[in-house]
Amino acid sequence: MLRKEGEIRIPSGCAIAGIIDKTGRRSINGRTIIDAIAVMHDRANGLGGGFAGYGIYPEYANAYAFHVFYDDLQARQETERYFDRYFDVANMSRIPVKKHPRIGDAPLIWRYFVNPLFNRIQEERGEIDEEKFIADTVFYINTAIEGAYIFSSGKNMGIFKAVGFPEDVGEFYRLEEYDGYCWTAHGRYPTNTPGWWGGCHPFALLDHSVVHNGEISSYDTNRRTIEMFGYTCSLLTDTEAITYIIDYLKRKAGFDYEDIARIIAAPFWEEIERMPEEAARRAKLLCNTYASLLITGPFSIICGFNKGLMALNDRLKLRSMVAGEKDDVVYIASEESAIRAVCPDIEGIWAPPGRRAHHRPRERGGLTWESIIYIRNLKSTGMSTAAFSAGSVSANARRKCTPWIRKRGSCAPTRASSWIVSAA
Ligand SMILES: NC(=O)CC[C@H](N)C(=O)O
Repeated sequence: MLRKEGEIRIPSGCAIAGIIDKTGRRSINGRTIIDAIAVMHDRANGLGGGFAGYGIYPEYANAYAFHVFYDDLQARQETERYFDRYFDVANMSRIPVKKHPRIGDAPLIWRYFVNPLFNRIQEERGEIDEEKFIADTVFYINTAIEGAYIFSSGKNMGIFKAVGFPEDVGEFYRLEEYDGYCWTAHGRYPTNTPGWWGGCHPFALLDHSVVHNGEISSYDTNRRTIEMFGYTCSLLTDTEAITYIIDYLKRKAGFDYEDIARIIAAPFWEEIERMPEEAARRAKLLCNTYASLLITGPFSIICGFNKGLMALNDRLKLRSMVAGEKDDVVYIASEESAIRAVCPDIEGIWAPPGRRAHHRPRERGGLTWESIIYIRNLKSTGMSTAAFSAGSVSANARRKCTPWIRKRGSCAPTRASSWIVSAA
């Protein structure tokens, strides 16, 4: 019997994975992360797969790498006129892909390594903050140029995503040709939003990237708040808002990742009451000041950034996430099987209990980073499946995205448990 939309439930839909070599050596080939995410095939439904690779562009390490989807040549020409005006384009090309039987309807996919023309930007735009100008460029292109989307904008990192199962997406983008020190991956089972190329994970701005399993029941509040700070959500997936919240809290508000975790997965009030006075005062301040950036609903996310990863769970650990470590490499995934697939002799897999922050100190001299694992359990406000209603998306975003949106069924209210890891 044909089961209709709403009668089919994928209990834990979406898979996330992350691998980081804490020494910064580019020791992880793209094939490894494909092999890890492929094990969790059944958590996705073919409506999205994607990867973020860090350290993959050493030859252009100081340039911003823009990855762009275009609907047509006109969108490309208009975007390139903008790039030519404000950037020295050190290199531009189509992103190498290979024909894949299960990846279709591809937009034009281009990559640009660019250096901002500081004097012109200052004279014409009055802007002296380079990162702000890059972020403004992303929002300008994504909202003002019909059919153009910058989906990756960091230095020495890149996002690769498409509609399809993640292992097919990885092969489509020939990820075995890239080596990095860190990778994240996502297999998507969309909740209430369309499965289209721009809406696949990871979502990224500058060097931050986010993969997410879950559903944000506070999406509208979070989106409205972040849009007040100059961000425009145009990609039709709740996860986009998480990415901008993290960028805002880090780049503009100046918080470290530990405080960012405290804001988006804040401790319970009962927990705060039991804290020492100074810690409680600070926790209350963060909760009250940034109440509208608290993310409610079940989630596990992995946030990549230059030189690190942060992994974070909702406060009730409603989505699965485990981690393991072997030598200098940290592995994180929705399921242990994904870690064992690429590191069979992993030492100690752990699924930390909720409401505790786990710190992994610097291990030995010479290491530049610290690996930190946080667990935050989020008080769920209910498993609303309608948290992200069609009406919550701006008319402009809807108009721009319509041609790409796959009309196939795309909703998967999910239940599970999970958490986050970060190395800073
Ligand atoms: N099933 C999920 O975890 C979905 C994640 C996210 N809400 C999306 O729609 O892509």
